[in-house]
Amino acid sequence: MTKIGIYGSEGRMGQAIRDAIGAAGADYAGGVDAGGDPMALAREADVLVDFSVPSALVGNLGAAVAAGKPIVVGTTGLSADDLQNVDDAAQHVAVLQTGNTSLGVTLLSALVKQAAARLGPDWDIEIVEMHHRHKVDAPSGTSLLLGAAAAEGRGVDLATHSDRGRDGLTGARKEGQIGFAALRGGSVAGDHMVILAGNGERIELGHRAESRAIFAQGAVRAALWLAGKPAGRYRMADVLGL
Ligand SMILES: NC(=O)C1=CN([C@@H]2O[C@H](COP(=O)(O)OP(=O)(O)OC[C@H]3O[C@@H](n4cnc5c(N)ncnc54)[C@H](OP(=O)(O)O)[C@@H]3O)[C@@H](O)[C@H]2O)C=CC1
Ligand SMILES: O=C(O)C1=N[C@H](C(=O)O)C[C@H](O)C1
Repeated sequence: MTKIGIYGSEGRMGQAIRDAIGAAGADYAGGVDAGGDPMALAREADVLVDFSVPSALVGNLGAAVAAGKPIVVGTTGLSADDLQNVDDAAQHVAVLQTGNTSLGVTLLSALVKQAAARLGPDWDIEIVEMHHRHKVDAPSGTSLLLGAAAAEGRGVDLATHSDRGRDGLTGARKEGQIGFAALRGGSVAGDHMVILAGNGERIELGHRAESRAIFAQGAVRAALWLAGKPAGRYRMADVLGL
């Protein structure tokens, strides 16, 4: 049986992933949290999943590479340097990095890309999310993933076409920008809405996670799929055949 190791094992996602490992009939290789040894876990596991904090990423990727083990990176709030480190690690081992491991969001991102490609630039794109009160990063990894899908559909670079955190006398909406808004409160597992606003009509493409179980099941499915794959950067769409 495939042994899955978890970085961030005592966190909300870590606990949900442990449940999902059991339900999938896989083995739990152990976990690491703050102050733990990422290398010892990498040696023990067949495949690793990281749902921890951005500051742990370099060490976790380094351990995966040194031990030659595939890794699923689900941690969000990653910087451009972090993403470069993910690319570098993927030269040596199989790596799947995503802001959302659910089936629904993976399909939603394909729909958003298609809608953005088909509608003209006079359709404004806004992404609204709501998460529980404990979430520490904004926009969510999912919002950024959906924004990247919209930007790809439009053939533009998200980094130069984003409007994040409007406040005060902002002026009129900048043409062609993809807007982001983040709400925080209560126990919401994760709601996302992509609004395409035209003149006189609106399209709303959304997803609501009813619990963390969908992310955990997706993470385990991705880990089992990734085990034994050659070095490279993989996507949830590859896992799910979408
Ligand atoms: N891609 C996806 O589908 C999803 C991604 N996420 C993302 O997963 C991440 C975790 O979310 P969540 O479980 O809610 O957060 P939590 O804060 O509940 O858990 C984070 C865990 O990481 C641990 N941790 C801290 N430092 C390290 C370290 N150096 N090495 C290993 N572990 C460490 C923490 O341990 P300690 O408490 O000891 O500090 C804690 O157990 C977030 O970035 C979140 O956005 C969440 C849901 C779905
Ligand atoms: O922190 C969370 O809880 C979640 N994080 C991911 C994100 O940033 O998009 C995925 C999901 O929405 C829950």
